[in-house]
Amino acid sequence: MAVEEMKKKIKGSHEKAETENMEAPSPRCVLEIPVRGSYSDNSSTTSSSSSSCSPDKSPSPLSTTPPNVSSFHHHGLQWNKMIDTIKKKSVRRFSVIPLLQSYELTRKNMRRKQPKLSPSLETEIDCDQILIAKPSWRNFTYDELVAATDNFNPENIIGEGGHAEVYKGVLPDGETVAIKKLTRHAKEKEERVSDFLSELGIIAHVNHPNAARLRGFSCDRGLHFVLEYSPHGSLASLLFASEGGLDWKKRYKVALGIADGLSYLHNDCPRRIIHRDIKASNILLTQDFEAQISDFGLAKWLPENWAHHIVYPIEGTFGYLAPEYFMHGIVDEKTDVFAFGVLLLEIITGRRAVDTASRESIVMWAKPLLEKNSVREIVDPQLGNDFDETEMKRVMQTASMCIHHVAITRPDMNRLAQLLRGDDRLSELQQKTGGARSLDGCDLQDHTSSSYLNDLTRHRQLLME
Ligand SMILES: Nc1ncnc2c1ncn2[C@@H]1O[C@H](COP(=O)(O)OP(=O)(O)OP(=O)(O)O)[C@@H](O)[C@H]1O
Repeated sequence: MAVEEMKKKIKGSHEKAETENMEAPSPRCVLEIPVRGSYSDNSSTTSSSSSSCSPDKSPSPLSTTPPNVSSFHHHGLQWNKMIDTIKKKSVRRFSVIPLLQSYELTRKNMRRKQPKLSPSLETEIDCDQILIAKPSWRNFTYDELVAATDNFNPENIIGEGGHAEVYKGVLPDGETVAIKKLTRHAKEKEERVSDFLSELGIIAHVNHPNAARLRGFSCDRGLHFVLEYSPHGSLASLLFASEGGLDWKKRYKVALGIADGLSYLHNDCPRRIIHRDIKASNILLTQDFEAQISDFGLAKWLPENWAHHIVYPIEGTFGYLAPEYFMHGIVDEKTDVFAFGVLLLEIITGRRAVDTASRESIVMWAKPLLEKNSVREIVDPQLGNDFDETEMKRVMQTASMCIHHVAITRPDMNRLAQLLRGDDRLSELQQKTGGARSLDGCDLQDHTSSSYLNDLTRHRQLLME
């Protein structure tokens, strides 16, 4: 099929999928397992305590009473109350449709096609209740943000994502901040507000050195997050820089930090949070090169008694998506574990999740080399010999476990963080139990020759149907 013809077909199927999604709870719910959970947060999702869903039994997206309210932090209760005021569910629109055009596509590309509105048409919402959710947050006026950023001077732009422009700003007390101005304007007003509140709701529960911190927000003439400023920008900007780059010591520290941050989100946070968009551009670096997980725009919280969510549409960044997620919309901690594995591979190799020129996935490229335990062939040439071989092998082994095709075989973040630090006892245990196969040939066989490739092919076929 000619490329142009194919693109037209893809576009058509995209529009169809979006329309259908307004009625169908989850066209990707292909497995036949009953739903136990009855709570749905603000996305088009279903859940299961075992392993699948049935569209007929999908909970109402507007039913917002959690099954175990008493277990939540008191701020969470207040937050739930506030969220209850938002009547429309959030249906995020990252599409995987443009995959055939470019593997580098993220939510960013969707936004570029969307017209911008003037600030006067921006949503205005009552922010008073947000103050209740987190008393330490400041509610900034638009004029304060204008003053901090020199009237949103383009020269102060320090980053641009699929949903936002990020400006460097200076507050009157001299503190430098990052002001994230949400720019995704094609959505309905209520949906934008719902997304904003949902992201704030997640961040309100997060308090860890390896997660980005919020100083405040603004709903005055637009939706803004005011974050602590990360002077080294994102991991992506350093890792993929043609010069400079990151030495191994820093890379290893960053890997440990991300592992700790994710372990916290999954296990120790007042809510069980799945980030869903772990990638190099969403890892910020502090002055001391401490990793901070940022951008909770796609994050989900899972009630304790749910094994996983099933979500539609699939959102995230291609190259980091776990097979069970992009095939079936299954979201749980292992979704982040897979993405973390891809991120580790990027840290080791200096390659991107999907090579821009060859379109080869780093997972496919690295699997045979991990199998051979071939340090020299896999390590970023920029590092030369300047790395600790034991640490490198540890990171390789950990990455290998994370990208296992079978979700249940991937260790959880707690164990992975220990493993990265060289907990040999744990490593031995895993080898004995086979609980986390790392470099075995069976894994390689599964991933390279059959299942993963089949899944990828099926994934593309779905887009073409
Ligand atoms: N606190 C910060 N300090 C410094 N730079 C930042 C900060 N927050 C964001 N940035 C920069 O802005 C970029 C875009 O930010 P972010 O990922 O939050 O936007 P987004 O629109 O949600 O992105 P995505 O494409 O993942 O949806 C980051 O990759 C980073 O380079």
